[in-house]
Amino acid sequence: MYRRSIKSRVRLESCLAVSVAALVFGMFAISDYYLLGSTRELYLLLAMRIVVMSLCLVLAFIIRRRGGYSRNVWLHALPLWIFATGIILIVPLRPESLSTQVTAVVVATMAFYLLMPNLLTVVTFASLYLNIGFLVSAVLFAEIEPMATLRIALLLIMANVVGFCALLRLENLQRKQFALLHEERDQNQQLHKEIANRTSLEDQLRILAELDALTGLNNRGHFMKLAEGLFQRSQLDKVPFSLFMIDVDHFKSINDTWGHAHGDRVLTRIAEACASSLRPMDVIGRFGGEEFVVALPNTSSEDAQIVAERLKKTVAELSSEGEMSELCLSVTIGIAVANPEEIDLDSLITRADRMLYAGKRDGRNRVVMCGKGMEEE
Ligand SMILES: Nc1nc2c(ncn2[C@@H]2O[C@H](COP(=O)(O)OP(=O)(O)OP(=O)(O)O)[C@@H](O)[C@H]2O)c(=O)[nH]1
Repeated sequence: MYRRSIKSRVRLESCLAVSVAALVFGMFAISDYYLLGSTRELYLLLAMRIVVMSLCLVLAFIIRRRGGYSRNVWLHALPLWIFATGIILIVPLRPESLSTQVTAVVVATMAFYLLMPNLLTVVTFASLYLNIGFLVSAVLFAEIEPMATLRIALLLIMANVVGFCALLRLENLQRKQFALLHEERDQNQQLHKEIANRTSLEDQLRILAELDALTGLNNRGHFMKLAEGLFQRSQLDKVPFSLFMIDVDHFKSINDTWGHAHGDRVLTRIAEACASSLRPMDVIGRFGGEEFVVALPNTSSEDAQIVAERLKKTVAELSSEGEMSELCLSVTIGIAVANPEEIDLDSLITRADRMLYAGKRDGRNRVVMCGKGMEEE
């Protein structure tokens, strides 16, 4: 994963390193000229430098294009071996400038290790080839003494050890950094998932706490909270406020005849029908059993009467629906309208409840009201 993540960076860095090294290698032709003059060796060196430069520049171009180094490692190794061969070939052509060449080999070794990113094995082999090849070439063509050979060998070993350790350390650090970053990203994703889970859980809990599981209407507790707010606001603004208590008539016989499951469906359908025929500002809740409650802000007794009649008619019309065509559905509705001095929602509910039971007593399927200017029955 780490190798994949740095693929494009490695391509660019390798391409740059090889191009710059090729140019520097070519520029040494100037010092060749000053050292050798117009000799056969100079032309041989020049030809060798041009070949090395051209090959390396072409390879740099290919690396940039398709140097995915997990599949084409050889592509990254090749320029190093070409450079190494070029440097080794200088010895027989310029044996008298060996000390400069030793420095060049040390610098090239360090450059191999430090400028070719994340290719420790490739670099190590290329570097060993350069160093051993150079040493053999120096012994064969520069005729150096055994002591000098040993000194050069030690110097090259040192350069290799330092380069190798530096690159190993760098690679390890980069890998560790990548692993940490990855771990952090994983943890962040986990955290996001956890937050999403909790939010949805909170939503579910809120729904469970506020809504009635069967009908989806506000449950009693949540209805009281909402209605209390609307009631207080209406009293403050001195606008009328009405409240309905709605009870399904003879619901027990529906349960007894058709079963509880069917009874549940009837209740749900009645709840839907009532909720959809109210204004958005009205609040409806299931008060318990087959009893519903509605808070109607900014609704006078005349308007409340009209709305209640409409609800009663809507429920009665449900009897014509396919599944409920066998039933004779009706509701009784008790209405209470708040007095201007009223401060308690509970007393309004009690009055609406009394009107509801008055309606039941008088034969059901009716709307009964009490409130401002009206006497309780
Ligand atoms: N299916 C179903 N039945 C319920 C539910 N809650 C309450 N009930 C039933 O509703 C019936 C209410 O019966 P009662 O209080 O006698 O009232 P009723 O039969 O509607 O008669 P009146 O209200 O006097 O017209 C009871 O049989 C309850 O078991 C519910 O969630 N689902």
